[in-house]
Amino acid sequence: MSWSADRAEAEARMDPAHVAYYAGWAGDGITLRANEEAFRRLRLLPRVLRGAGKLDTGMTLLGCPTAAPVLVAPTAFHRLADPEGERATARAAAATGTIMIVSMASTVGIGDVAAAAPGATLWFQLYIQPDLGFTRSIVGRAEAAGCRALVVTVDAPVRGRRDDDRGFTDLPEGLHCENLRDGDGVRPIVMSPAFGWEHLALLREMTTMPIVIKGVLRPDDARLAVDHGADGIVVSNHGGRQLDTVPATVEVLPGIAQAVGGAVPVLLDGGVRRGTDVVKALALGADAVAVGRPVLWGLAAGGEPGVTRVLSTLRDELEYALTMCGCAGLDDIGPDLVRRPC
Ligand SMILES: Cc1cc2nc3c(=O)[nH]c(=O)nc-3n(C[C@H](O)[C@H](O)[C@H](O)COP(=O)(O)O)c2cc1C
Ligand SMILES: CCCCCCC(=O)C(=O)O
Repeated sequence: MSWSADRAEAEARMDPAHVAYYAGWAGDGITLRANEEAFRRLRLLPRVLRGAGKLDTGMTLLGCPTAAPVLVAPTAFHRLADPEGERATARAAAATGTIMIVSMASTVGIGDVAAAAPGATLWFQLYIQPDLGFTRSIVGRAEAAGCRALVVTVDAPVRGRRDDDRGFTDLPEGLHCENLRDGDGVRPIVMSPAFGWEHLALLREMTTMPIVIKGVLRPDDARLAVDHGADGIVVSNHGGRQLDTVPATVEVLPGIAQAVGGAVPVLLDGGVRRGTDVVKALALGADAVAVGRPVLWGLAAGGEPGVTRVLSTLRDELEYALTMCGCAGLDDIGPDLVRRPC
């Protein structure tokens, strides 16, 4: 089943407002479409007769082994798709040896996600909250749950304007952002434009987890992130959900990878749908990629087995594409494998 068949199945099963939220985009959806289109425009140039044997797609990222350079991107509210929500996604991630970045806006608390999937490698995504004491307590819960990295999303100084998300405002009865629990209540997530690079030092002091900055689109910002002590970068435009008309992530990737110069791992998300997209991103400088919507559609269409299928298929497709390109492993991927459009 392809991700588009999963989406069709999700549309048949889910509340239309929730489908629209998952699918949603900022503005006119120019960036949303650009992410996928930019991958489609790139062409692979396979090498032949390379004498390659069985290949291994495994690697280590920030000390975490992963079966393939494909992570689960942080996405909110998995219980809109399946009653088990993030528990199901985490079990599928564990079964496929995939790192899952759990959203701060998960509908299962990070401790319960970890308990439900003991073998999973979890990273935790954070929106810094203006109440820094509360931020510290959220980070503390992630650390206590055994999360291995903190992914700080920086492309949301305010929530994206999503004209088309058809009225989705509140979670249905019984669903909450469980990581925002505070005493008897649940606090709202606050987006704020007030944060600066200096907040990285404050986070560093809150945790021993490596800190990854998600939402970088410019080489100079990537360099600033490294200079301020980031341990990794995610080149991301939030799947076209924040500022419309920003470029496709794979277009800005080479410049960012060059600016970072191997100092820290560079990840990319946005529009990754096939194993060939993974090869293209790695050829243009990414160490790994993350996938957002396909995981949500797989979860809605088939629960935990649906997510397992999405993640295994991506890995199979990656192996296939690498073999077809004459690569013996990930280290064989270089810029020569991709022809960019004129
Ligand atoms: C429904 C949905 C919810 C998301 N929630 C979050 C979130 O809570 N935190 C975050 O940093 N990014 C969030 N994102 C953005 C993803 O992490 C990722 O950047 C994006 O989905 C990648 O694009 P793709 O969907 O084309 O793979 C969300 C994306 C979607 C589609
Ligand atoms: C008001 C809560 C929003 C949670 C963040 C989810 C998100 O990042 C998204 O793109 O949607």
